[in-house]
Amino acid sequence: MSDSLERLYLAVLAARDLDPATSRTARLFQRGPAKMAKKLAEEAIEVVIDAVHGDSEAVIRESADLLYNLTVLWASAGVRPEDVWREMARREDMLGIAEKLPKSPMKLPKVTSPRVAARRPIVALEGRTARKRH
Ligand SMILES: N=c1c2ncn([C@@H]3O[C@H](COP(=O)(O)OP(=O)(O)OP(=O)(O)O)[C@@H](O)[C@H]3O)c2ncn1[C@@H]1O[C@H](COP(=O)(O)O)[C@@H](O)[C@H]1O
Repeated sequence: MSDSLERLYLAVLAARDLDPATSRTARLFQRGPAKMAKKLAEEAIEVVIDAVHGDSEAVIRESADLLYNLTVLWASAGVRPEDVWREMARREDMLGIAEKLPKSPMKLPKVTSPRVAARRPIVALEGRTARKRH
């Protein structure tokens, strides 16, 4: 999925300077971040409504629109997809250092990848979860 989003992001950057009369993306850039944010919020609501109605096909379509509008907003805000992937990887690596103890006992992730296998076991210490010290 990240490849698709990265290709879309590059396409959005390329469309930024096209004619707003023929390019939706160029039109969104012309109208600015507030319009981009409004479209993104609209798409998010459309996904929510379709999901509540159990219309998975519509959720798929609206999710594609949502991701498109998100990449436009990223481009406008100077955010690159790799910036977001890096933050997601940081959070994944920090899984054992819970900012807030989970409400239910934390289920340890199945060891599936070298990254997870490299993680130190997670143990609860006096009400906080921290990585086991070797
Ligand atoms: N990936 C997309 C993409 N996904 C969704 N959309 C459009 O975003 C809109 C979202 O749906 P909405 O119902 O909110 O929009 P609408 O109600 O039809 O029209 P508005 O109310 O927004 O005016 C739809 O019109 C979609 O066609 C997209 N428009 C463009 N792209 C890509 O963006 C790049 C630049 O394309 P242009 O913007 O056409 O130059 C190309 O790679 C395109 O493939």
